[in-house]
Amino acid sequence: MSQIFISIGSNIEPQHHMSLALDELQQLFGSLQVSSIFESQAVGFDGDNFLNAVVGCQTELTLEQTANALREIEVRHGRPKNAKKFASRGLDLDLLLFDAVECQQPVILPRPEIFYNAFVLWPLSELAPELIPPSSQRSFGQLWQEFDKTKQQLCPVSFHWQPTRVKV
Ligand SMILES: Nc1ncnc2c1ncn2[C@@H]1O[C@H](COP(=O)(O)OP(=O)(O)OP(=O)(O)O)[C@@H](O)[C@H]1O
Ligand SMILES: Nc1nc2c(c(=O)[nH]1)N=C(CO)CN2
Repeated sequence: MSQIFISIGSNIEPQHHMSLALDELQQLFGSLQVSSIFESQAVGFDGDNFLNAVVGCQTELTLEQTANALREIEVRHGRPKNAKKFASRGLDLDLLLFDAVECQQPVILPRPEIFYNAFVLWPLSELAPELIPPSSQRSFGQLWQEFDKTKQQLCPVSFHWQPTRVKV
């Protein structure tokens, strides 16, 4: 089993897309650890506010299978394969960590955005404050404590997502 963390972002009908993403991820991975949901201004372009969160879960899938499955969920929810980086999106799913794997292919791990986007680091530090990412001396809790919080304002929002009950 591998421990993975995924970031979820949306700024088009974000409540709807966050719920859909959580449903899809639960179907794919089973039990999920879900962070608080945060609202913030779009970073890097002029667009509507985003909702962001991070999910932690375990999987038997390989890294390649996991990356492909996340991509398929994005595409199913309106993300064209050739979407521009700084543009509004219904759903953005990014693999942040796959155990302690460090690689450039098939995706870049750990995802560099972890270290400079508050909307990724804050929720990740909630889920895994003690975890030290590969090639780092600091845990996510320490990294968040030391983060310059004046650059980006984040607001936790109340959001109700009910995990579907799985029949046993
Ligand atoms: N850790 C990762 N998770 C998801 N996609 C990744 C990762 N590393 C590299 N990629 C590659 O990046 C491409 C998507 O671009 P990228 O995710 O960088 O931009 P984006 O999704 O438009 O913006 P964002 O920075 O919000 O994810 C995908 O084709 C994917 O193969
Ligand atoms: N607040 C916020 N801003 C963004 C986000 C995001 O998820 N949240 N994703 C982007 C695409 O890389 C660009 N800008």
